[in-house]
Amino acid sequence: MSETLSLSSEDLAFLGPYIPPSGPQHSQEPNASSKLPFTSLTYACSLDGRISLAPGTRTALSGPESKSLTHYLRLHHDAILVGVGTAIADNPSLNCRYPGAALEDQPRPVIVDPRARWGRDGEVVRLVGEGKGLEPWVLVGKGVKEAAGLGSGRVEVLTLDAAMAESPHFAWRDVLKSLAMRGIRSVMIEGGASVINDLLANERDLIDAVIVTVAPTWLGEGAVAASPAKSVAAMTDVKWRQFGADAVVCGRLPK
Ligand SMILES: NC(=O)c1ccc[n+]([C@@H]2O[C@H](COP(=O)([O-])OP(=O)(O)OC[C@H]3O[C@@H](n4cnc5c(N)ncnc54)[C@H](O)[C@@H]3O)[C@@H](O)[C@H]2O)c1
Ligand SMILES: Nc1nc(=O)c(N)c(NC[C@H](O)[C@H](O)[C@H](O)COP(=O)(O)O)[nH]1
Repeated sequence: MSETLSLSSEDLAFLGPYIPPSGPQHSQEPNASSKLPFTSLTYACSLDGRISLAPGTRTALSGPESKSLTHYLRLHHDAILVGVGTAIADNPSLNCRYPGAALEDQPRPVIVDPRARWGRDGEVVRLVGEGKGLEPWVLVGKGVKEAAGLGSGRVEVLTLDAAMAESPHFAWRDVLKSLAMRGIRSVMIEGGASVINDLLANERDLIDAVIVTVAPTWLGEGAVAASPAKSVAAMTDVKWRQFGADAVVCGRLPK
């Protein structure tokens, strides 16, 4: 299942303080805990803070070394979470391809999709069939009738109450609580822009670690930005390290 390089012992020492406390965790028992999972926010951006060239497109920013970092982090989390915008734009695999990762090491893919927009024939589902990843959980708003077709086969639909403003919105605490109740003790939130920006602007308290890859390029004005609607106090506990051509910054958000 490996497609990535192994990280050096220095890389692992650098990352150590920011990964979930008890390392790989795979006992995904229902009702396991009411405690919120250890939550990491991680993404890659350009020097102008952009995460993809245009809305709805997939843009590779991480080089091979920082891609390995992402897969190492996936190995150390119980779940990976993305918004449906990312699931549709990127058609991601959402599995762990770090050297030595087996099926029992795979994180649970979680797609936040209040209106059940995501199709079920994507890459993440193909990999389930090939034994290279776990069935994704799709978080859908309660009573959304489009969800009916999603549950069959290799996808599990979880329903959650959504606040209805312009668009349905889950409280992030409820999202994390529902994952904890299903035995998830650590979750790596990978994006996309609306997820990152919402969490940074409004839900800093829920984030335990931030790991951002900065690629030495500029995507320009039309690109999608990781930029919260309001300013966020500087991170604490900050460390930087170079992974190939990319810089990786790790830190915590002041509570
Ligand atoms: N460089 C990176 O690290 C990286 C990572 C992930 C995604 N991306 C890019 O980001 C772009 C996608 O970003 P985006 O903002 O369009 O989509 P997104 O992935 O943030 O998904 C947005 C959708 O998710 C749902 N959602 C998000 N938060 C919710 C909440 N609290 N409650 C209910 N529903 C919620 C809503 O349906 C919303 O429309 C793509 O171009 C993708 O390639 C880049
Ligand atoms: N670390 C990182 N570097 C990037 O250059 C990039 N584009 C993403 N994007 C994150 C997003 O979640 C993507 O959808 C998955 O990185 C794709 O995941 P797969 O490799 O298909 O499993 N993440």
